[in-house]
Amino acid sequence: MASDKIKVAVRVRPFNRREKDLGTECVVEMSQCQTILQHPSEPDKIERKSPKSFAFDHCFYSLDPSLPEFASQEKVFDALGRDILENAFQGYNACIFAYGQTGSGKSYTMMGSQDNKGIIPRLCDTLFDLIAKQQSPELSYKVEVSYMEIYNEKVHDLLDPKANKQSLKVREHNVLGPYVDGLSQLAVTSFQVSSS
Ligand SMILES: Nc1ncnc2c1ncn2[C@@H]1O[C@H](COP(=O)(O)OP(=O)(O)OP(=O)(O)O)[C@@H](O)[C@H]1O
Repeated sequence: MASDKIKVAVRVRPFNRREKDLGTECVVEMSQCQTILQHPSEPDKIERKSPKSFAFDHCFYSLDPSLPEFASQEKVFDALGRDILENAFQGYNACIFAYGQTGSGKSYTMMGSQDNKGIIPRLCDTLFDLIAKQQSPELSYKVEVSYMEIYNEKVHDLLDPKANKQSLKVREHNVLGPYVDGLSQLAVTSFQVSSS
């Protein structure tokens, strides 16, 4: 597949308390689209083994907000989220997923926190902003949302509290491909949480 169809980004998160307490050394350097991994220094050796360099579409260095190269949630969204929406508005299917070991920052990057929103809330905000700005009388929009969890090989519908304990089956449609049978798909008109 052509590389302009798939973009791969890598992000470095700040050290957590435990890593700081252990005096952990940062062995990752980033320079534009290159991620350079140094071998950890060894006290009894003067020379380090040579570093390894890897190329990605984006390298986000979020170790320390005081550094000029610090990649904020906004910077990550501008680099990844805006293109996804643009492609979706042109009628293409789009997908974004986070991959990494536990505690590496997947949820932080995708969801973030109330005062430091990640990609998903920013995508939703921008999606409805773009719809509101569309002026063509020939266009109408319908937004639907599903939300599921796959845990221990079991699929749960997170928008149907009654189905909480019951797991859903993954089936294959001969034209549309794999789908989750019975997953709720709700029509939404805004990103605001309803007060009722
Ligand atoms: N870029 C970041 N800036 C600040 N804090 C971060 C960043 N990335 C991760 N963290 C913090 O690191 C911790 C672990 O991150 P997170 O929960 O997102 O990891 P995860 O990959 O989703 O883990 P798991 O797979 O266990 O769910 C959290 O306390 C989170 O707030």
